[in-house]
Order: sequence, then C-alpha cells, then structure tokens
Amino acid sequence: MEMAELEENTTSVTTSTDNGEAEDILPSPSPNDTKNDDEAKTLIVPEEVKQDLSEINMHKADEPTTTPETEKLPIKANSWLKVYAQHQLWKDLLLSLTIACCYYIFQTRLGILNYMPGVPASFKLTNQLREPASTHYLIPSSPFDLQLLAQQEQIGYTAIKNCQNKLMNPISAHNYTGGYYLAITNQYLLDYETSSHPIFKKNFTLGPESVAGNPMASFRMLDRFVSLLPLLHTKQYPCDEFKTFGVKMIRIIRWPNEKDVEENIIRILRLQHVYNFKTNDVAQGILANISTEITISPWQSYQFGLIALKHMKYYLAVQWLEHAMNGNGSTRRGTSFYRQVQKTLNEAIIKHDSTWNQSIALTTQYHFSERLVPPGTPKNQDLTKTYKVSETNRNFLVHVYRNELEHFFSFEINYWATCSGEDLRPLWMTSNLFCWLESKNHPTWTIRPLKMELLSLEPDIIQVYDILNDSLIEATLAQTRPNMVSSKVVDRYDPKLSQISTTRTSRQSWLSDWYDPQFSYFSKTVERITGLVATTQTSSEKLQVLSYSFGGHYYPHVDALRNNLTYGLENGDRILTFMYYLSDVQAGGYTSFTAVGVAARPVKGSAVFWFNLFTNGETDEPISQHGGCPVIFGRKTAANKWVRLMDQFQVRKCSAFDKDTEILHRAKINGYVRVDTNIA
Ligand SMILES: O=C(O)CCC(=O)C(=O)O
Ligand SMILES: [Fe+2]
Repeated sequence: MEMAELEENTTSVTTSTDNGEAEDILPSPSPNDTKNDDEAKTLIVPEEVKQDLSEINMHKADEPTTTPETEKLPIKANSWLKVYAQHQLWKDLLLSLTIACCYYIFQTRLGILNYMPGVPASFKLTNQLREPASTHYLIPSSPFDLQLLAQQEQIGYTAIKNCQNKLMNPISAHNYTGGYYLAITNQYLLDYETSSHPIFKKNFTLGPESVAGNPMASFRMLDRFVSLLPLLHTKQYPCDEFKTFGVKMIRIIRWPNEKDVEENIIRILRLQHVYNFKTNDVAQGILANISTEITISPWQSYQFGLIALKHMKYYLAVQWLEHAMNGNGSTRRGTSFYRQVQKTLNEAIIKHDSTWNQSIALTTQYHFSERLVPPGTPKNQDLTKTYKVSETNRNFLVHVYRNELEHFFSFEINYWATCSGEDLRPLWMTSNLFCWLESKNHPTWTIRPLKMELLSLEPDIIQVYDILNDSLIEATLAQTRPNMVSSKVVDRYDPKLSQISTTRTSRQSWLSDWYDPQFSYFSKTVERITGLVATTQTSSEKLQVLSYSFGGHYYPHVDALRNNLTYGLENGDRILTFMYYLSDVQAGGYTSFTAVGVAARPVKGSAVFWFNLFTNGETDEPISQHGGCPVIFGRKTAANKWVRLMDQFQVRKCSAFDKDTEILHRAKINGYVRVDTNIA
C-alpha cells in the first residue's frame, strides 16, 4: 500500500479527536438530572447546537427518524459546558467537568500495564502512571526514554551492588529468602556488568546516550527492567536504597514493560530484515560488522522467535528458535525449555512453508532469506545455489525497475540493497556524475562556494555540504525536542486512516520561520540554492524536524501529497523536498532513492534535495520515491523543507514534459567549477 506524508493538519486532527472523546463522556441529559421538565427542554436543544442539528438533518433527510432528534445529536463537550454555564447549572457543570477529567486521566495518563511478572499488585497500581501524551517519552524505545532509563539504572545498580554484600552475610545467605535474593542479585549484576557497565566505563558522560543508541544494550537493559528488577522490588528485599530507587523511577520516568521489550525486539528484527544480518551474528552482538560484545541468551532468543512469529516474520522466527535450541550449545536436550522451543519451532516452520509460494518466490527470496523450505524440499539441501539465484535475480529486478515496469517487490529489494550501501546506478549515469563548487547562484556563495555533489542525473538529486552550523542545529533541536510526537502517515486512498504507523517510526515536530528569526535560515538557504521561492508563508511549509532511534525508518514513499492535498491546497503540491541532516549517524540511516538505485549518506550540516514534480505538475513517480533506512547505531535527526508549487510560476518554467532540473543546468551556464574528487 502506498503511503504519503501526513501534512501539517495536526491541529484539526486533534480537535476532532477531542470532540470525539468528549461525546462519549458527557452524560446525556435525562429528566432526572434536571430540576424540572422545562429546564430539561432548554438543555436538550441548546441554541448553538440547533445549527449542527439542522446540518445533520440536511444530510440525513432521507432517513426515517424513529428516535428523537436530540438523542442522535453528536453534541460537542464544550457546547454543553457553555450551556450549563449560561444557565448557571453549576452542579451539572461540575459533574461534566469531573467526568471529563476522569476520562482524560484514564485514557491518557494510565496505561494498562499488566505485563510485569512478579510485581506486587500494589506496586502495579502506582506503576500505571505514565507520562502525559505529547512529551518526548511517547514512543517506547525512543532515545530520550532509554537515555533517561540508562542514566537512572546507574543509581539502581549502585544500590544493588551495595546490597550484594549484605546478602552475602552468612546468616542471610543461608536463609531461604536471603539465598533467593542473592541469586537474583547476582544474576542482575552479571547481566548489567556484561552489557551497560562496559559502555559506562568507556565514557561515563556519554554512557546513557551510548546505551540508548545501541539496540543490543537497550534490549538487555529493558529486559532487566522487566524480568529481573521487579523480582527485587519487593517489601522483603533487604535493601532500602534500592526501594527508594524503585519509587523514584515510577515518579520520574516509568517502569518499562513487556511492550517496550517487544518494541525493541521488533526494531532489531527490522534491522535484520533490511540489512540481512545473520541471526547467529546478532545473537553474538554483531551488527553491521560491529561487535558490541552484548549477547543474547537462549531464553532471550526464544523471546525473539516468539515476537518474530507474532509479527509474521517466519523466516526470522525459524532462525531465532533454532538458535534458542542449539545456537550456543548450552540448551540441553530433553529439558522442558527445549521441548517448548521445539514445539514453537515446528509451528513456525509450518507457517513459513505455508506462506511459501513458488510463483512469487523469485521476487521474494530475500524475505525467506537463506532458509528456503518449499514443501517437499529434501532436508539438508544445499541452499547456496538458490541464494546465488536471488542475487542475480535482484540485479535483474533493479534493471526492470529502472525501466519503470510495474513490479511489486522491486522497490523493496532496491531499498534493502541501497540502504546497505550498494550502488545500483547504471554505468552511463555514474560515469557522468561529479562534484562542483557553486558560487554564482546567490551572492552569499561568492565568498564561500557551495560544495555540491550530484547523486543522480535525470532526475538530478543533489547533496550539498556544510550549509548548517552547529549552533543553529543545537537551537533547532532544543526548540523542537519537547514537542516531538510520533510521526503519522496517511493512507493515499483514504486520508481518514491517518495513524501512527510501522511504515514510519520516527518522531517529529514543526518549526515556523516566524517563531524566531534565526530559524528563517532554513527557508532562505533553500531559496539561495535552488532559486525557488521558499521564504513566504505560502511558498513552503514549516520546517519538519525528525528524529529516529535505532531501528527507526521510513518505508519508501513519495512526498507529493496528491489525493491527500488538503492543507495548503491553494499552494499546490510539494514540488521540491530539501532535507537537511542535523546529525551524523553512527551506522545506517541513509536516505534511499529506490528507483535511482543509490542512497544519500547522512552527513551533519549537509542537505539533499530533489524535485518531486515534473515541470508539468505531475508527480515524478516512481523516480522521486525514497525512504529513510533504519538506523543501526546512534540517532538520526533531519529536517524537511517542502516547497510548494504555486508560488514558483515565475521561477520554474512549466512545460508539457521536461524532467530536467534547473539547478545543474544553471550551474553549467554560469560556468561552475568542477571538482572530480568525492567531497563526502
Ligand atoms: O529520513 C529520511 O532519510 C527520509 C525522510 C523522508 O523521506 C520524509 O520525511 O519524507
Ligand atoms: Fe520523504
């Protein structure tokens, strides 16, 4: 399914949601609620609701009305509150407000966290207090969330470490509960000391950030919080310091739950799926040839298998379950754990094989990875041959795709390949690509020419370096960080289906040029580089600032809004995307141009830009299709400036069919300085 970017109509979305919630919570006025029938009548048809009513009746003109009109009326919360106030019905006003508040608290503040095994019931109750919506803690496994958690765990670790000595006292160690707590304490300490601790030891100040940017360390941390720490957070645990830590944790952050662990696993599975990381490597803590030395136990491998199965990544489920059984040789045959894993593995193999379909096999072999088990395949068959076919097949598909033939899976295969750094551009193109110094586009660049790099010809995709300074980046992030919310996408065919989605797992915030003069730099720079109009309110959208943590991605899409063009309809569609990179990324996080066959590397202070529309106004699809590759280590921040079509009528000539980009053309006319070495 094709998704397009949700444009900036968040205010209207929120408003309608608020109204929707409020409808349910307000008591429908009943005669018992009011003092007499006359008053009740006045309430039932309030003046400002009458208008809504007549509108609704207009739409429902043909429907037989069996129930009184007022009962069907979708009355807005604030309408009723106003009515109560106007009529000085203080009791009703108070009641409605109380119900509204309770509803709000239950819906937004209290998560239903029944995931924590071994946590006392009283503890669970307080634990249900979650952060208010719309802070940056909103998404499980978000970097800020994990960072704070990692920072706090330092305190918990010190408390537990002190407690270990107490528990090793011969009297408590021999007592039954003392022995139990000592065992768990030791297990916790070992777990911590083989994951987060070495990271903190390397660099104490950057410790929390490094844990939060490392999928393996984060997973191990969340898993400790969910499966080990609750066992210690009991009345009996002889360690007051740790109890204080637990209570503080609930107050200042929240206690992570199994959903957070699941989200972390999903992100690691996504990394495997896109980058083709081998399960055995991941279990050894190796991602993208970088060894984290943070490993996954057989029990945890089993959890990975279960989550992969739940999310229908059958080939990964099979691999993780196999690993749980024999991966590191420590799982003994015949134990109940072994049998449990075996049972789940059988289930996964059946599901895997039944989804195998010979007719689509050639295009989706990467989905099935190296484990190709079509029904009837003899065991121990040499699969290397089939794997090779898939490589050849992928190159073939790249070719097909470049020739713009419809092919369902090819863009996805190109996405995986380019995200991994493969260059699929044809020779005719790469041999004509170059870098140049641009000094004539605008007087600004006379003294400090722009470093331009052509990533693609027809259409031109250009990356330009060193156009942002660190202080502006800092200011932008500081300004937007508190307002980050999870990004949404809208269904191309049904805009009502806008939702937090798995196709786009970033967080975002909007920043206006008019908020602070320093932020107008982003629009001005677009104008000075592209020659388009971008600094007026109608010519470009506010800056959209994005943040991705590990596993965060944006599945291939086009930025043009087409059918979903509602916000700023009169300004026209998104003619050009100018995307600034506000950070480097430790590993991953490229921007893949699926049809062109190349990915831009995120370099802090650079930007990449391209036209989404032809000069005749139509969407340049699939060529403008692109996606944000999953971040492997670290965090990625970027910012989009979308330029709209209508205000460009004087600067970009319309034509029936002209794919050419003006920027390179103009540079050539200006006599640009060509640099043949790669700037990046
Ligand atoms: O993060 C990226 O590299 C791509 C982001 C993107 O395509 C978008 O926000 O529309
Ligand atoms: Fe995009």
